[in-house]
Amino acid sequence: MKLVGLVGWRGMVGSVLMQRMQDERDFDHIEPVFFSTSNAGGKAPSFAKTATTLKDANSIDELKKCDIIITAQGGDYTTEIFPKLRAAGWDGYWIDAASTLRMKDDAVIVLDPVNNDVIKNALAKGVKNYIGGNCTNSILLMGVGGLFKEGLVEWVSSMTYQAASGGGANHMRELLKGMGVINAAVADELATPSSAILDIDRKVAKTIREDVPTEYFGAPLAGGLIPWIDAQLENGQSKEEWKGQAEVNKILDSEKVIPVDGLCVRIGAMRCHSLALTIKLKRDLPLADIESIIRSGNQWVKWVPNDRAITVKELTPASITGSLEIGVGRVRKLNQGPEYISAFVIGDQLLWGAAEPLRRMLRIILGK
Ligand SMILES: NC(=O)C1=CN([C@@H]2O[C@H](COP(=O)(O)OP(=O)(O)OC[C@H]3O[C@@H](n4cnc5c(N)ncnc54)[C@H](OP(=O)(O)O)[C@@H]3O)[C@@H](O)[C@H]2O)C=CC1
Ligand SMILES: N[C@@H](CC(=O)OP(=O)(O)O)C(=O)O
Repeated sequence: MKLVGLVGWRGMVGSVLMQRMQDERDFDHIEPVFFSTSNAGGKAPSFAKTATTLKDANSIDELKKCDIIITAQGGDYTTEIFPKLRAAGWDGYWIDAASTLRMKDDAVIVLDPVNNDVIKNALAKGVKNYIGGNCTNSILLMGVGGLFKEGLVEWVSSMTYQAASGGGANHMRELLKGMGVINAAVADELATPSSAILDIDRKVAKTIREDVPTEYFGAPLAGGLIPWIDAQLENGQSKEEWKGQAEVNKILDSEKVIPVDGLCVRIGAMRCHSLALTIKLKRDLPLADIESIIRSGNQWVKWVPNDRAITVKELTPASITGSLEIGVGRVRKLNQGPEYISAFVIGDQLLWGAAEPLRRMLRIILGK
């Protein structure tokens, strides 16, 4: 059995990955070795097949013993360890959640329900680095990948609504703390039905400005939104926005660049990212054909008819969170013309957006 090193397994993405690997019995097919950057020599987790100790995730000698390494430890770890490991002659497969290596020529961005052919070609050519995509882009392509596969997309405008989990565990906590602070500020008024709503609103606005914690997000998220995610680039895009076109086209291995752009916005959802898309199709197609092409993209597409009652029940974080389904709805023709359609895509960003493509890549390498 292949020796598979697991780094970053107890972090937020890593924990979701470990759960999925247990659910799908991936451990039946590997000999796992658990690593830690902080607790080498400590006990490996209870789901390890045999009672073992944690290896030092900074030890090139220990890492070198693995046939395959999966890491969700983060970009700093990849930046430091990966080059040293390769320089030491390690020729194993590196599967990574971090963005560090995504755009490198010797790396493939993995999302096999969408780019299985690209992955298979790369494996045949001996490529050894397989990197999970940015969560927003993976969800976009899991949702409307069928349209791309059919070569129907001229361009996409992608306006996002991204959950707190994209920042990490501390960001999720900060969102919840902020919600509590706001609620506490007007708890008495809320308990009094006759209290004036504009008085409540004034108090809430003051609380959001002055008391909601901002340590991690840098601005109050609870009761609001933040229209910027990740670093600022010179061209006015945020780095998250830049990733849209760069990664989507790399995942698809497009011959001609398909323009993908729009604004990325952080909202107060816990772990579901959503995207409001405007898609310019290359030709006018009946809505029924568009529906069947989107549905045929992959088995996880959850088609939601453009109907108010169904949409507000099925196309929401409350409905999608914790599941592998990718909701696709609000699909209709726009006033701009018959080739212009809207779509709202929503997915759990810790599953398809982070953990799931990694464990599926492991299975592809193992041929199981
Ligand atoms: N968050 C997201 O939505 C996405 C993240 N990614 C990538 O995945 C990487 C990891 O992200 P994320 O999982 O959010 O990072 P976390 O901060 O949750 O975990 C990273 C590491 O922090 C260490 N750690 C320190 N304290 C704790 C603690 N109390 N509980 C758990 N772990 C702790 C662990 O390393 P150790 O056991 O060695 O101490 C862990 O592996 C990111 O840097 C990014 O590159 C990719 C896609 C989406
Ligand atoms: N930047 C994403 C999460 C993430 O980790 O993205 P990436 O894997 O591209 O660094 C978000 O904040 O929602």
